[in-house]
Parts: sequence; structure tokens; C-alpha cells
Amino acid sequence: MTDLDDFAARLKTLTDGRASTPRVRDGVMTLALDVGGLGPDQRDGLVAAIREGGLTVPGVSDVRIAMTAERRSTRILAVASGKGGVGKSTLSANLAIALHRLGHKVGLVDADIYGPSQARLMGSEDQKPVARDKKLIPVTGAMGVPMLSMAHLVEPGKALAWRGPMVSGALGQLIDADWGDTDLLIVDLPPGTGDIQLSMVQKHKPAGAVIVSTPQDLALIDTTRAVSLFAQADVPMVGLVENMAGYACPHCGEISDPFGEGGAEREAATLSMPFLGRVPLAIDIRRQSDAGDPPAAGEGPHADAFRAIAEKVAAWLEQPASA
Ligand SMILES: Nc1ncnc2c1ncn2[C@@H]1O[C@H](COP(=O)(O)OP(=O)(O)OP(=O)(O)O)[C@@H](O)[C@H]1O
Repeated sequence: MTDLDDFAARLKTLTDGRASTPRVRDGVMTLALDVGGLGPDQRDGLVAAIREGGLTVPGVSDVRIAMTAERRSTRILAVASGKGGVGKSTLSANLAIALHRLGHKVGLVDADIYGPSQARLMGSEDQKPVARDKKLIPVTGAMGVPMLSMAHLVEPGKALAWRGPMVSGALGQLIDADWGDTDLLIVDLPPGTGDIQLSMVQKHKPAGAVIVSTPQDLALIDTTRAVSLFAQADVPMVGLVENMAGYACPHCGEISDPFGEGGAEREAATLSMPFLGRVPLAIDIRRQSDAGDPPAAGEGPHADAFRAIAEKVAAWLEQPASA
């Protein structure tokens, strides 16, 4: 085996098969490296290691690496609601965490320009994203889930004056950030169904949409509008989540249903969409969310509720039609 063959074999192991066979001409080694799906640090580390190794091959004085960064296909899952305050942000954060715990490479985008709250929910308020090669590098939220928020791009209170194209441009920066090997982005959309939401959905084409509603809002026209927004843009519906469904007693854990049970399944059926599950109204969910400690990151009935929803979402994502 020549020194070059020996290096080629080591290269294969080092890069997990991402590098082409190296060639040497006039003392210059050239090779192509597929860096698709790698984060900036992984990419830089790999390039440095290859360069170092290449220079140990006798007769090689320079190593040139052509990086092929074919575009990743990161799928977007939009989380939406007909109106504000129903727990869309809480669900988005906990769904991202629960999917992460199920082994998905998931990131979270807070597109809720009117009330960005993900930095608080994910305990990342003290972090500021930096840009590299004109792309934002996500910050790290709870359980290491990468995330970016509109709050990172706009001062609180100023966003309300923004017009559709500005919002759409800002959202583009969040979605086209350097997400590394993330292959699924949960996007927490602003509440409601105006032009801004529609243009965002059309431009960034989610793979699917999750609708969040509370039991008392279920039958309202707002929820129907949220569903038809996605239908207009040809975005498939993943399903409906009923939040604040029943009250979980903080003392005994018993759940009482002041709005009755089963309404959400019925409403989901009326809207021709799957029912993904219910999350009770529980003081712990609010407390933990406010403290930047998402319940889905822990153990217990609330974590179980979010995991059950995440399992249904994951099953939906695995269907061939959603790819
Ligand atoms: N299941 C729940 N149990 C208890 N409190 C909850 C639950 N879900 C959400 N909350 C609380 O309700 C409030 C609104 O939730 P959240 O911010 O997630 O709603 P939203 O729909 O994203 O609102 P907005 O329209 O302001 O973005 C928050 O204080 C949150 O902690």
C-alpha cells in the first residue's frame, strides 16, 4: 500500500465517507469533501484534520479541499393558532424538546413577531446570535435545542410597526440561518391569519402545520381560518392540539373538564384533520415555562403529554407523503 492509499483509507474513516479519493499532482493534494448537514465547527474541525493528515503524506506540500455544500433539505413544521394566548409558543417549545428527546435533529424558530417568547421559554435570554458568512448562528436553548427568535432581530415593541415584507425578510434570516445538521425546524408563527402569516407560509413552504386551540376556542371561526390559511397555501395539516384542556389539580393531579371532554376530537373530525392530543391547564406548565424550564424536558404527566403529541408528529413526518 502506498502512503497515499494509506492516507485515503484513513481519510475514509476520519470523514465517515464524506471525502473523495485524494489525488496528488506536483506536490498538491486535492480532494472534495461533502460538508452537507455539518455544523460550522464540525466542518472546520474536519477540514483542519484532513489538512494536517494530508501534509504527512511524503511529497505533499499543499492540501486543497473543495467543499461541496449541497443544500440540506430542512423540513419546516409550522405551529399556528387562530388567536393569541392559546399556548402556541408553549406547545412549540415543548414539541421541539420532545422531538429532540425522540432523537430528531430539531431546531426552533420563534416567528411570533408580536410577542416573541421563545427565549424565555427555552431559557436562552442571555444569549445573542452571531453571524458567520452572512448567516446567523442559532443560540442554544433548553436541552441543547438550537433556536432563533424574532426578538434577536427586532427591539421589543418596534415590531408592531413592521410591514409584511419586513417581517418576511426577517423570518427568512431566521429560517436560512446556519442550522448545521438540523433537519426539522419547528416554526412558532404569529397568532392569527393575516397577510403576513400567509406570505410567510407561501414563501417558506412548511412540510406541515400543527394547529393549537383551547377547548373554548375550538368552535370559533378563528380556528377554521387558521386551518384554511394552510389549505390555501397547499400545506398539509399534521393535526390539532388541544391546549389547556381540563384543569389539572396541583394538589392531587386529578383533571376536571369544565368545558367537557371529547370536543376537540369532534372538532378535528369536522375540520378533517387528525387529533394529536391534549395538554391540561396546569399551574406547573405555566410556572416552568416562565422559568425557562420546559416541562417536556423533565419527567411526569406533563412531559408524557408532550411526548405523546411528539410521537404522533414524528409518525406523521415518517410518512412518505410528508417528505
Ligand atoms: N397548558 C397550560 N397550562 C397552564 N398555562 C399554560 C398552558 N399553556 C400555556 N400556558 C400559559 O398561557 C400563557 C400563554 O401561552 P403562550 O405564550 O404559549 O401562548 P401563545 O398562543 O403563544 O400566545 P401569543 O399569542 O402571545 O404568542 C403563558 O403564560 C403560558 O405559560
